Amino acid sequence: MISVAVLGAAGRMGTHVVNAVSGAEGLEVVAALDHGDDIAEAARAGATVAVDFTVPDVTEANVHALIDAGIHAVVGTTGWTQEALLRVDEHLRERPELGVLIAPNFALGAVLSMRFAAAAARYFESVEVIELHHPDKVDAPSGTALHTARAIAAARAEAGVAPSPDATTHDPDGARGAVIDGVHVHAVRLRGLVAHEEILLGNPGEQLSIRTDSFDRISFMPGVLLGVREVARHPGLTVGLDGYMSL
Ligand SMILES: NC(=O)C1=CN([C@@H]2O[C@H](COP(=O)(O)OP(=O)(O)OC[C@H]3O[C@@H](n4cnc5c(N)ncnc54)[C@H](OP(=O)(O)O)[C@@H]3O)[C@@H](O)[C@H]2O)C=CC1
Ligand SMILES: O=C(O)C1=N[C@H](C(=O)O)C[C@H](O)C1
Repeated sequence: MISVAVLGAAGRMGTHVVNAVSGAEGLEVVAALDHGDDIAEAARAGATVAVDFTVPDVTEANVHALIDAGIHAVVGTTGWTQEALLRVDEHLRERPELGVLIAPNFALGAVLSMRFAAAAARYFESVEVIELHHPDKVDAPSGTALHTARAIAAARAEAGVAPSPDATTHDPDGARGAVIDGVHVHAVRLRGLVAHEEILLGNPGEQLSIRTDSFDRISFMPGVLLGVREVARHPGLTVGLDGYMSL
């Protein structure tokens, strides 16, 4: 039996995680913690794995506290910079038996979309990313869009592809969106949406669109459960659920 603590347990994702872990064979929730609770309660309750779906401002501190407590961490919260990831990687060297999974998106469709986009990126002149989310989301662009854009940029750099053509010289209102490693990223916030992303790739006379839609947060649960089951078998830091999948 894997004993699991859920951080952010009262949130939109946390409530789904508590239900999914409670209903999963071989897993049990031993601590459901939210804003104001003492994270030390996770260790006191005997958790060996913690799942973090909190807020970008606190997730890094939570992960360091979990490492200090000897608890494996499965993290879905966004807001991770390269510097913050390096700090976790460094901290984990003191506890080489521990695993930390930080996954910008646990939905299978999103994980595959990011892989497909990185594979396609070198074959197209132009590429842009549009992410679309519910309006209660606090961060933009989404963690998924950041990860997607970085992977696209890395693939294009490796293949020596020129920047996407763009004649824009006048954009006083930022209509061309954020630019992440040279890739334009556009964020839509709309009531009724959950989590969606479209990657547009263009060549003369053709376009490839890669789209993923999470219509319900239940879509993230198989990935979260996979992370909980696998994290102890993957010591060190893994960024992206694809690191636990044979793709
Ligand atoms: N990787 C993935 O697949 C997915 C990632 N996400 C990401 O997960 C995160 C959470 O999303 P969502 O559930 O929608 O957000 P919510 O705001 O609904 O939930 C966050 C919860 O964390 C609580 N919280 C705040 N600070 C702490 C703390 N220090 N310790 C414990 N709990 C705390 C909040 O309490 P309070 O409101 O009182 O502050 C709230 O209950 C976001 O970063 C989002 O982008 C979301 C969906 C999928
Ligand atoms: O806040 C959300 O809802 C989501 N956040 C993650 C992100 O920022 O990419 C994952 C998913 O898109 C849902």
